[in-house]
Amino acid sequence: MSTNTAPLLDATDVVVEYPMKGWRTPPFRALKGVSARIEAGRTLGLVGESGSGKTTLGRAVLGLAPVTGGSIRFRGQEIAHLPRAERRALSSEIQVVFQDPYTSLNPAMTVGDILSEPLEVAGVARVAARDRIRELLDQVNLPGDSIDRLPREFSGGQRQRVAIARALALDPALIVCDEPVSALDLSTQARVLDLFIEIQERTGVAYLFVSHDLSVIRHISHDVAVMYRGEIVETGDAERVTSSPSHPYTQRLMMAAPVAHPRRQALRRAERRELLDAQAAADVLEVAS
Ligand SMILES: Nc1ncnc2c1ncn2[C@@H]1O[C@H](COP(=O)(O)OP(=O)(O)OP(=O)(O)O)[C@@H](O)[C@H]1O
Repeated sequence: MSTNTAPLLDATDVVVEYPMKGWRTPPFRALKGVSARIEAGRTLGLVGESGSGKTTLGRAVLGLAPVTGGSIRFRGQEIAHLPRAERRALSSEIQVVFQDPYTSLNPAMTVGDILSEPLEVAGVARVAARDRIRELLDQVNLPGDSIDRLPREFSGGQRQRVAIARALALDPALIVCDEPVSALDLSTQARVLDLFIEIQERTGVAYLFVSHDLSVIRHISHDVAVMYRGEIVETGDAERVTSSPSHPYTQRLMMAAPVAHPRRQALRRAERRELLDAQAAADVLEVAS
């Protein structure tokens, strides 16, 4: 294949086996040969019931799961078994946003410190880091004075904005988003999803977006992969998979959770900007109250 057409991320026949306690117990095969691709600037939504292996695939991409077979290529380079130093170097390219904004931020650090950490590690000079932090806060629609505040002073949605800003700090090409809105209430979910889309349109970042919720997946994704018991049973264009699924498991998932909003491509950038500004104003009021 020509390198021009190589996807950003290309996972082929990935197998993950978790070792089990007891020397006679065989390892548990959480991924049974999973293949998935993500192009630059696109979102692949991974959906499936609890235990189907979604988080495990995200962790495999992050180098955090025991990959025992297959390959994971990032920009054409094999990354499934990178030595620690090389994996660390890759962290400016591949970032993560976790599910729980209450535990993923250090409660003792100010937002400024949380955001400066990755910049410091990457050797960004202090003054440049300060400017970058202001830019990041602006990108996620948090007020500039958030810098001196602690996570406990923010709502769940605002904390997730801080986590997103931290993931964006080094301008990554790919963010693994592991159920990043499932701890949030419905209206906050929609705002944070729109923020993810807005950021993608502005920066060209790609997402591997994990969720058990088909309506969330439909809202955010260009492409969808449906996981069931460690395998991908259906994959394709998000609109197609979520409106006329061909696999019986996807059909069952859909019946369990009828989906609403397709990805809001129709919303013009200016309209979304206006919406986000209004939402940010509402968030500022929420902080103040
Ligand atoms: N560290 C581990 N050791 C052993 N088994 C594990 C480990 N992590 C995950 N598993 C198992 O692997 C399977 C897939 O788990 P995974 O967390 O990837 O599923 P998931 O689809 O993300 O589900 P959820 O939405 O509940 O997190 C599950 O059966 C789980 O129990």
